[in-house]
Amino acid sequence: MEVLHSHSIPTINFSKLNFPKFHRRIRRIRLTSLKLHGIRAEASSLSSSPSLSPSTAGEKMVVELVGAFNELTERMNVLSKSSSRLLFKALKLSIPILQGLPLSPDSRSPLTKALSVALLLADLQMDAEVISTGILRQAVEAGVVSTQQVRDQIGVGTAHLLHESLRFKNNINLKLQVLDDDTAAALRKYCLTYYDIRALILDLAIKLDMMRHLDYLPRYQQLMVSLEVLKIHAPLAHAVASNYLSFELEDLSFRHLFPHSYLYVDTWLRSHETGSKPLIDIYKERLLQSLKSDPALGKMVDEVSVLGRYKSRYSTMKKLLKDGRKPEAVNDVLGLRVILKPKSDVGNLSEVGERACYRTCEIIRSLWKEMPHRTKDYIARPKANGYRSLHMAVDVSDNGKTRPPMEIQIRTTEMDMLAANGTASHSLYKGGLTDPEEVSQQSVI
Ligand SMILES: Nc1nc2c(ncn2[C@@H]2O[C@H](COP(=O)(O)OP(=O)(O)OP(=O)(O)O)[C@@H](O)[C@H]2O)c(=O)[nH]1
Ligand SMILES: Nc1ncnc2c1ncn2[C@@H]1O[C@H](COP(=O)(O)OP(=O)(O)OP(=O)(O)O)[C@@H](O)[C@H]1O
Repeated sequence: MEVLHSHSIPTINFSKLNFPKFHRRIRRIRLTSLKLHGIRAEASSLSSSPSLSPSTAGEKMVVELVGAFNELTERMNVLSKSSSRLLFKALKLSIPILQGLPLSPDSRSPLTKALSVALLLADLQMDAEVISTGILRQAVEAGVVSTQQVRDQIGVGTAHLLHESLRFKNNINLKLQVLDDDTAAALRKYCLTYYDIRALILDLAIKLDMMRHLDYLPRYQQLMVSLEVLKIHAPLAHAVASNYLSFELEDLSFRHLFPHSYLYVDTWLRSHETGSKPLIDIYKERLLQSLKSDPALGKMVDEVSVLGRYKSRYSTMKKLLKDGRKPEAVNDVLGLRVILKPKSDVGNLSEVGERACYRTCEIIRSLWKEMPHRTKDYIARPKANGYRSLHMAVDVSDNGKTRPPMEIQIRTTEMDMLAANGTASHSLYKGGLTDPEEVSQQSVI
């Protein structure tokens, strides 16, 4: 790989830079901690510089590059040699170009925007090709880099994904003239079946980044964008099973569209939080410890996991509106899900799994007060779509402090597979797909 020479880098107005997080990291750069596979040659040119306060534009550019590279790779759980090379090449091409562009209408620099999208994608554990495309798209959309250049300098795979993501964006914009329920559902289905799913996730990340910085737009445009996100992008995020994206997309658009309702739900939810640790994490740990230390359960299962989530403000509001109930009557503002992997050597696997679910229910009753009439046994009586799980709601109020109700779903790994990818999948239940065959295609992708 060629070495970065500072004289090959154009002079840039660095005073326009605006990404403090990276600057903080740059000061702390430790070359030994860099995950730079095969690109130490470039990086070591930095270490040979007498101080870490670079003086020339070229040196500063290298520091920016290493800082961004470091920040991204630290968030990626899997990083091969070829991935790190790809990411490095994309950053090397984009950073000097993006730094030279004027500020965007939302007052951020195009480089800041590109890097926030890239960080989002890295947090979602997307591969290096998607993250690189996320960075390059800013430069391509600004008209300063062409797809051909990306193909020649970065690679065919990245150029193809870039092309696909632009096609996705343009088609969505074209088709977004009418936003009634049927058109929105048809459009979501089209998106899910027609495109490389990674292009879709890239677009969702860009949308989330945009939603986080919507305040600069006139109010009517904020409403238009929010409505589109609520109808198309948030359900798409549900369909590709990204809670991380769907939760925030829903809540940001809800906040713009219905500020008073948002404030009402938000204030109610915040009023229950205490201290620095979120309540849901406290309950999750408590339950996990109790389940792991139960000898009877230990004889039936090899593994126990507990997932926790807050209901989004939007999803909470929908429940309030559905039947006019009060916030405290929404069962699942706090939600835990217990997933049990039954032992294969103590009897019939599904029977052992079911017994383990009922044992878990008893343990939960010993921890918290079960709320009457809220328990649903979809193990004994599966839903028509095949969904199986044991649901209960518990009152976690203590010492006179009231808390929102907490729903606990208990299931085996087999039941969970069906709820995630099968006929009872959440994508069918909530994400806008209608055909189970499509769900299994999505999960393969
Ligand atoms: N994947 C999947 N999840 C489901 C399905 N049915 C229910 N769930 C999950 O279970 C939760 C509670 O469902 P139920 O106990 O049936 O309650 P509900 O009637 O939907 O609503 P409330 O009683 O108002 O909470 C839902 O919010 C989903 O998270 C299904 O068919 N597929
Ligand atoms: N008790 C729970 N524990 C952990 N995750 C949950 C729980 N309930 C729902 N989830 C997950 O949280 C995400 C958001 O779900 P959300 O609360 O918005 O809707 P829902 O509970 O599925 O449906 P509804 O609003 O119709 O009750 C989904 O991925 C869902 O699988």
